[in-house]
Amino acid sequence: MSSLEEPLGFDKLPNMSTIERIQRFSSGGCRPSVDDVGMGNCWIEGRCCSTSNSCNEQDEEYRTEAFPRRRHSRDFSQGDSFNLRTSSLGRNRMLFGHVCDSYLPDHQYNSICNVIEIRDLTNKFFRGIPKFVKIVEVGPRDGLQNEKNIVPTFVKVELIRRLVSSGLPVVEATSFVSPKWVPQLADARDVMDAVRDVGGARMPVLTPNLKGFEEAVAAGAKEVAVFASASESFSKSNINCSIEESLGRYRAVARAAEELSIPVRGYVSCVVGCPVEGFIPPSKVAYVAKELYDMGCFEISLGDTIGVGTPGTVVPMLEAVMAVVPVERLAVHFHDTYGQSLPNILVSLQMGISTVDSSVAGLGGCPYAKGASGNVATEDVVYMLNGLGVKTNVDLTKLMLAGDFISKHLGRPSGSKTAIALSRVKADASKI
Ligand SMILES: CC(C)(COP(=O)([O-])OP(=O)([O-])OC[C@H]1O[C@@H](n2cnc3c(N)ncnc32)[C@H](O)[C@@H]1OP(=O)([O-])[O-])[C@@H](O)C(=O)NCCC(=O)NCCSC(=O)C[C@@](C)(O)CC(=O)[O-]
Repeated sequence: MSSLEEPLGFDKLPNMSTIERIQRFSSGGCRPSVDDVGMGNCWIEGRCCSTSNSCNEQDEEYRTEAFPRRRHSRDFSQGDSFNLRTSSLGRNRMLFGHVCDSYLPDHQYNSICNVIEIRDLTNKFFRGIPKFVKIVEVGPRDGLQNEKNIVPTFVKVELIRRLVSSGLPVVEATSFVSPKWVPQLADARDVMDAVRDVGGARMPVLTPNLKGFEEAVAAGAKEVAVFASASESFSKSNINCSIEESLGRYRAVARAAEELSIPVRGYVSCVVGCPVEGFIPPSKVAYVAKELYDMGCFEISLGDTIGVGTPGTVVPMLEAVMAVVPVERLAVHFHDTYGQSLPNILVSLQMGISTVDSSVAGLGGCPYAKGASGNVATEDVVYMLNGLGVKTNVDLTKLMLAGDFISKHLGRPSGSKTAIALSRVKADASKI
């Protein structure tokens, strides 16, 4: 693929096993009959097995499935009611809809089988989703680096202050890269100077080499991030060296950081597609992620730099990376070129990932990835997570004010659908 016109799809995948398994799971592959219910039995593709997952040779495959099954210990007796989907988890949860054949006026379904199927489906859907998601706000760095007009330092600083005060735990502040390559962030030292007194959030900065690392530390950075690529072409255009050369530089940065007890985050960009090379095999992503992990990066952020991924390509990529890096060390970083970020985040959460990068007002785009649009908007991510009942500690109203502030400065509407929608309603966003 050498253009952004075609989303990467199933046909580009070398191995469909994960997708097939997920499809089987999400299409009611485990279907208890009325007779099975009391015995805790279910059917998997026509074969009877118990919910202890110990019935047959297929069992091993399912045990390692990314959506592990949960036992049903409740007694589904006649009359057990299934409330329409307005219950416990989220404030903006929608009705699930009329899936059963029929239901009684008191909202009791008359088909136990369907009730159980739906509950089973619901459980499968929500079970992997973490209770808390750490949002890494990348707006001041990834969001602004591509802006043609130089944003004054005081505006960047005010943006960072507002983002921190909204409760975001991590706000990536700037980059210590060559000002010839990224003129917008040439004021990195001044930005860091001005946010020294800002407490309550970590403020990592990007460092492409030892020179950048040393300058960042001198400017007061307490955390840094290195950024490799899974695409050889993108590595060349972004940091002017091969993947292996970049890993060599990052090992030097990691060693220097370790001596100063400075945590290093690692990025892998182009994790599903590259503007030059097209589809990037998951094994390449896994290789780079593992190298970063082995050199001491405490967290690896997987970046769909040009936003071409769909759940169809993101899931196998994550599966490959999760085989070599613990899931709790992974973050996802989606650009929204095709509007696929939220579904991609959702499947990432279902696979156990609990760190998500995003950018206020959907700012962003990479100077070396033509056609790439902004990052997924933080407001949209928070809104979805609120709806799922997942905690973030982010105050959506304050976040929207930060988005409004920077959008006004840039002279264009917010790239967040949530921000636009909520700005039209009079309700307090945090209560929706
Ligand atoms: C890596 C380099 C520096 C190599 O750049 P180079 O030109 O190959 O470096 P060089 O070693 O030949 O040096 C050239 C000049 O740059 C200077 N230099 C060298 N290093 C630094 C430094 N750290 N800070 C400031 N100056 C530096 C160096 O001192 C020298 O100055 P001169 O002698 O000509 O006056 C350059 O290519 C660069 O800065 N690239 C950064 C590009 C960038 O920031 N891209 C956006 C990142 S976004 C991304 O990667 C994706 C991500 C993370 O967001 C995830 C996703 O979205 O998927």
